[in-house]
Amino acid sequence: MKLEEAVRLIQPLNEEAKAEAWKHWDQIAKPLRSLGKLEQAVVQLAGIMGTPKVCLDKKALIIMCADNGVVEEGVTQSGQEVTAVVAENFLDTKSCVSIMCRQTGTGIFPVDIGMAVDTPRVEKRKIAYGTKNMAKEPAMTRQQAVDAIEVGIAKVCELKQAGYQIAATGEMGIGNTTTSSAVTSVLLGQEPETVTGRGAGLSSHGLDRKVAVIREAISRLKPNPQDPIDILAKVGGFDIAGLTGVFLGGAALKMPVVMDGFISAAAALLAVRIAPGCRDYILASHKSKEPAAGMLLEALKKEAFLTCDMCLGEGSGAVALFPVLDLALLVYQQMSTFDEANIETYVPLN
Ligand SMILES: O=C(O)c1ccc[n+]([C@@H]2O[C@H](COP(=O)([O-])O)[C@@H](O)[C@H]2O)c1
Ligand SMILES: Cc1cc2nc[nH]c2cc1C
Repeated sequence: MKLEEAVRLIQPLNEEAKAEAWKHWDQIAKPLRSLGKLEQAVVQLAGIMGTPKVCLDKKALIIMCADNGVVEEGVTQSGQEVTAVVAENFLDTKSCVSIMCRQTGTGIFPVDIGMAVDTPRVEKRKIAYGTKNMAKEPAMTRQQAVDAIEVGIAKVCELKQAGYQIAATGEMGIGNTTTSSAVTSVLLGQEPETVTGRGAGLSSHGLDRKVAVIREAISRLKPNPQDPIDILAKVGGFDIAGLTGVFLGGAALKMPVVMDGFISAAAALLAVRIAPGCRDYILASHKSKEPAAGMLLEALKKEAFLTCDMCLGEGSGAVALFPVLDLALLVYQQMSTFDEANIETYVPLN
């Protein structure tokens, strides 16, 4: 599916299904709205899926794996070779998120959308062998940014056809907090130092260099704040672009997409700037420890379910939300109503 078609397909949530879901929650024998965001989540899922009979039996995690040319500027603690090693480990349950996926029954789908090397088993949808170094030139061409978005859209389409009902977003890419900070700086009109953190454990000296590299790249390449694809092409990454496509594709196909941490949130905001209607299809799982995470959530007008000071990426925060959603659904589906429990109904809230 082309980007334009995905954007065209995005529709508002089904208000009737949402109202029915609220009605069902309000009949359940417990204080009204006492399950807070868990109730909201089920109602949102009903609106997305177009039915109050929400089912999340088949869950997936898409992990966009890519390398970033800007790593040669010394903006990371780890070397670029780590990207491919961790990407392969996803398939052996030898990474954090793959253990979480095994435990929660989540299908794990790492995608090589632009790693610097080929690996034997990660699905190959490579746009290029890593981006160019944004300190010297645009990270990618505009066409490559669109192609990478369409890889994300295609992956969600494939999972939808395979019967998956919800997609979590993850990424693996050394250097992708530099690209995410650059994207966030342009999208939010914030100074690079305000939106830049230590990523996967950078020293204070390294952090100063990272901020300077981002500042210099933005001032030289001048990404247009009104043009999300220009921002992606000049200072983004293939992984961010792929996740932007996952958010857009999910909305087009009426499939809920769970946002993860900082990188995923930057991709979500790009998607919302491309097609504002996709916002309602996004669930914000957690608030990453990276300094710009709260700003992105605010710009997305989302509140995270979890605040655990996680900053791992891989989709770990998004997959951590799945057991919470399962618990919410179990209560929604199995709990007795006021009538059944012989309890007088509460006066409904306004
Ligand atoms: O998701 C987050 O909030 C997050 C915050 C900091 C780091 N990460 C992960 O760490 C890697 C990027 O860190 P860095 O320092 O290489 O830019 C990348 O593989 C991400 O998955 C992820
Ligand atoms: C080991 C390692 C694992 C990761 N997972 C996501 N980002 C990562 C970065 C590093 C360095």
